[in-house]
Amino acid sequence: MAQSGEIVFEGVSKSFTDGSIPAVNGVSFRVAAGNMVVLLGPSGCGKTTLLKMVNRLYDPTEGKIWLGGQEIHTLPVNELRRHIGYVIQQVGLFPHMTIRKNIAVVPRLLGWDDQKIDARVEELLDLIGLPTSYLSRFPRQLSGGEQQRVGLARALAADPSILLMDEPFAAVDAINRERLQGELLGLHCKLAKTILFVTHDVEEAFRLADKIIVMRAGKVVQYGTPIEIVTHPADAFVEDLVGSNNLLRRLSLVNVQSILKAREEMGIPAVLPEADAEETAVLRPEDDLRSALSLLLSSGRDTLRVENASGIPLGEVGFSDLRSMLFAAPSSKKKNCQ
Ligand SMILES: Nc1ncnc2c1ncn2[C@@H]1O[C@H](COP(=O)(O)OP(=O)(O)OP(=O)(O)O)[C@@H](O)[C@H]1O
Repeated sequence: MAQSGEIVFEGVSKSFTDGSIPAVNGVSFRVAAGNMVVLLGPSGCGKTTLLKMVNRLYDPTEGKIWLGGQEIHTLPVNELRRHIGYVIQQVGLFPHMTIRKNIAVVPRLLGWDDQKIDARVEELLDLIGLPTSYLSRFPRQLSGGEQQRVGLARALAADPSILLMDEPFAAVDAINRERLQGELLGLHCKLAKTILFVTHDVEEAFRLADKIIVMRAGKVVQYGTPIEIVTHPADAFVEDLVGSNNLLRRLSLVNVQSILKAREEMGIPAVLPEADAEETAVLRPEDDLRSALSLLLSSGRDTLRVENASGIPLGEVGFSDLRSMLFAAPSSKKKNCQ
């Protein structure tokens, strides 16, 4: 199988019983290699069914799925799954195995030698930020969040090009969930895997996603970047789901100055772009972020210069700042990958 992590769905449907309305209904989309795409939608809309067709836990009733340019049914299922990590809400660690053995399950199945397995397990433990003393523990001796990290390490063990994550943080408390989301963003920056992530938590979707697939009753109703979905919801259902009105209201409560101030407080030096006499799209510190968003969209630029009334440049503000203000996105978000 090609190593590229591109995922393509073409006219894919899945019915569980003859004649019933398909759980996934005529879905087509493409996920570029290295993107984190979140499937968002209400309970029962088909997110998990869609995900499980990627690693062939379910087979489509109609349509085709390609991974890295190869149609998935042209591969033996074990070979296919070797390139796909799978993380689920229930974690699924083997309770009678130590953490070392749990992480090593797939490399062992692949017949790696002990030395290579040990090196990989320790590398992964470091990656997920747990001490090596945990290797001899059993899953019950770890917190829910720690178990979820080990589940992620296990999914990454054979270096798959694609990760499928089905509500992995849903059973974790709010504080740990936010921490895990931040860690996942950091890992995504570092490893550049293609990730399909299922959630029905809108805030989680907006924090994590490069792009969001909004599903309803088995169909894709919108596929776009978070900012596109908030600003141009495809219909009233999407608008309600993501609370577009509410978000715009939130944007109108914050001004450009507060972004510059927050940066200053974090010790981030201001970028002072050269003044450009031709440029008419310029922000003022007192502009609210709703107006800033309109100006960014109409100017077709990712960032705009901020000037005070005397024309003195104060810095730059862009889409990523608006997004951070809206969703308090962890600073390791992909856009900020160093
Ligand atoms: N194995 C199955 N047999 C029969 N019907 C199923 C099966 N799995 C899912 N379904 C049905 O398919 C539809 C989609 O289910 P799916 O689990 O994909 O939804 P979901 O969006 O992931 O929901 P949730 O957010 O609640 O997990 C539902 O109506 C469900 O009852």
